Amino acid sequence: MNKPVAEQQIVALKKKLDAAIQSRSTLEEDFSTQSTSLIQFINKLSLISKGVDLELDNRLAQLRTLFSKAAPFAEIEEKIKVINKILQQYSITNEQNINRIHEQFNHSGETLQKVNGLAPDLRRGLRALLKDTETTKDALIQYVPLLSQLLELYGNTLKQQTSAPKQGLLQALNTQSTQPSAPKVDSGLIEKITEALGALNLSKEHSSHLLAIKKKLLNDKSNEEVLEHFIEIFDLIVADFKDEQQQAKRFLTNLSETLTTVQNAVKETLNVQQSSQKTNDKINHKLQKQLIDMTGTVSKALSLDQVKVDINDKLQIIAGTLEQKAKFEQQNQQLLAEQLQEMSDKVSYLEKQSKVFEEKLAAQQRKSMQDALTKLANRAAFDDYFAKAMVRYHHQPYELALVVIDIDDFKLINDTYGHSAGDKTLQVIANTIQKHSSENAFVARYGGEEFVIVYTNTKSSSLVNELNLINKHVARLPFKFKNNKVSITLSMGATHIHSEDNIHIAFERADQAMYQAKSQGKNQVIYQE
Ligand SMILES: Nc1nc2c(ncn2[C@@H]2O[C@H](COP(=O)(O)OP(=O)(O)OP(=O)(O)O)[C@@H](O)[C@H]2O)c(=O)[nH]1
Repeated sequence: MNKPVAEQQIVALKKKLDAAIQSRSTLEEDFSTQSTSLIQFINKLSLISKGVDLELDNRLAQLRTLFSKAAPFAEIEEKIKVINKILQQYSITNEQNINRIHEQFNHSGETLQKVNGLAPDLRRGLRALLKDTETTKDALIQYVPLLSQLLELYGNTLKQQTSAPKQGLLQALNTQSTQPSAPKVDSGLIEKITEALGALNLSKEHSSHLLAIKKKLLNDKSNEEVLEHFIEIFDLIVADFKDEQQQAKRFLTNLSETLTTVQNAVKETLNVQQSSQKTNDKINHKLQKQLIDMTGTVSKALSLDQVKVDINDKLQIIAGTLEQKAKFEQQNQQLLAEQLQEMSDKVSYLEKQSKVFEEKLAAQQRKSMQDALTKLANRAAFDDYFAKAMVRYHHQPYELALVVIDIDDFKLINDTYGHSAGDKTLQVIANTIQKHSSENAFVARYGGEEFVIVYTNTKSSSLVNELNLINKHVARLPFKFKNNKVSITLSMGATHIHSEDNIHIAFERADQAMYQAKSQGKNQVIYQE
């Protein structure tokens, strides 16, 4: 009568044990999925931070390796701690750089403050600007070196004006109340500054504002107006700078928070695992003892009936212990599952953020390789492209050619019809060169009114034909300024790369050929062997 009960209980217990084993293995699978997504996340993180800090790159690579070979949690935790420290260190360095830039900014502002005869509203505006920037001490952004260059240029010009008080900006400011017609601001300075502004990579919103100020700068010629526009530009750059640093700061804070969460979760998992191991050991020990007890009961029993009764009692106890074990396993699993969920939520949130940041960086990268006015590749993009083409050439020679192009008498366009007309002309010419260059030609604006083209796999005869054709297309462009039809031409110098060339020698030869075209009457192509 007792035997079937005992058998039933053993079957039921076995089922419970199987269920516990099954859910444990599901949990392990979940854990492995989470680890994979964590590795992917760390991969992305590595891509984003690549190049920012060599040590951070290395540490993230080590963390990736640890995850991929399922290293013990304690080791991973140790690595995360180190990465966290580097991130903290990185924010400190960042802050130091910002302080330096701010010092330069304030120095330039103070130099400007020393100028005699500044109009009271300008002085007020300048004071407010300096007060505003004095307190800012946050992250570094790409265009900061440009900003510092711009400020330096402005500071130098002011100094120069102080030592030559007979002309220019300062004289105009000092004498503006007594002189009915103030002398005009040095247009070369404005041109230089507007050119430098073209290289600034501001956000979309600030770029259109900057464009509007640039236009005003070129039209308004009074010293007071020009100075006001400079201050407006400073304001704009500072505003953009603040937006950018806020974004970078938010990202770094989130990154640091997520790493701390992951670090804590790993630590807690480690603790839970250790303590659950202890509890499990205890229960197993208890079970073992109960089983030994049961064996002892059988050997000591005097009759079969007594054996049945005793075994039934012991089985009840073992069933209780197993139930306790199953319950414990269940709680343990739930805790782990919750932790994993928390970790995965944080990671996916940060993943989304990284994506936004990654796209932003890619957009900035694209922008930093593009000329803002003509939308052609810029000088940096050309340097990069040509250097790579030269490396390929020296590895295995091919028909690699370089062309330097300069617009003829461009200064005349600027001087006669204004800088805005000059800008428009540059855009149309750039567009025409690009449109009529063959597919294997890489066209870039080298700077000012100079362009360069790199040709791959084009022989000299077809190269010269194509360049002559481009020049014809440009000469036929129907430019009309102030009701005057104007024809614009190009001078071009072209050459193929030789085995003994380096970048500078090759460029020099093409440039010399271009100058020869200029000296031989302009509007022509000179090919130099
Ligand atoms: N509008 C405008 N002008 C620019 C820009 N960059 C350079 N320039 C002007 O291009 C002109 C170049 O003049 P120069 O180098 O004297 O040469 P040029 O008048 O073309 O004479 P040649 O080269 O001898 O044919 C200068 O007036 C510069 O200010 C720009 O981005 N926009």
